[in-house]
Amino acid sequence: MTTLLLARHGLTHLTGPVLAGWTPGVHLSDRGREQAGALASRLSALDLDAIVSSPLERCQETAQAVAAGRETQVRTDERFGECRYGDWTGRPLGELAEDPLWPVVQNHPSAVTFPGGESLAAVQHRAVSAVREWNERLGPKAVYLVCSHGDVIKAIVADAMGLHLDQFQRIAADPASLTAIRYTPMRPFVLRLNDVGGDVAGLRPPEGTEDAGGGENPSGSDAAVGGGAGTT
Ligand SMILES: O=C(O)[C@H](O)COP(=O)(O)O
Repeated sequence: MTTLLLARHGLTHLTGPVLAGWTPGVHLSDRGREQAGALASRLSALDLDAIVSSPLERCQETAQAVAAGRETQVRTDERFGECRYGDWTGRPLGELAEDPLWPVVQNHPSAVTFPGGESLAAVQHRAVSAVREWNERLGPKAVYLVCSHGDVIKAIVADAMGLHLDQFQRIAADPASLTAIRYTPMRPFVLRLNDVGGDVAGLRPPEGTEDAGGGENPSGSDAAVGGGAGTT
């Protein structure tokens, strides 16, 4: 029963309005560093058998905040890296929402290959394969942290819940959120999902019109592609 803790990185100046993807040099913002520090404090009660991170700076910095003061070093696994969004990389979400591929990303993500990039099915396959391998390597008593990205975490959760990838937009993974999955031989248990701590303020309905959810969610029903900026 290996316990996997999935943390999404903290906020960056691009998180939400722009699809950063594998753009280099995207660091945590001041708020993102605060979120990473708060996540580290929340996790301080737990011994971690490994801390694994996507190679991208925003995840490495979040993982380093959790590793600070521990003997566990951050290990990098590219398979937890962000989806390669190809030509969509670096573009504003508001603009991407006009692209003919957007409704497919929303409604039939298993069919999506980003132009010049990766398919979401391939992202799920590499990330879930990595989880299985780390579970095997660390063993049934281990508790370990993986710091990754919105779509990657959502894809891992969908697998754990036995949901087809086409349902993965129903799952949320906010910046610096914690999701916990315990893998047993017969089934994974999703113990926590998108846990951002004790403050319930983020559960208030979004500001604005009844339906519109803002720039990253033009219709109010659309998922924030990549995971969005969250509410904290
Ligand atoms: O900017 C991105 O790549 C996506 O919007 C969100 O993914 P993230 O979890 O890396 O912020």
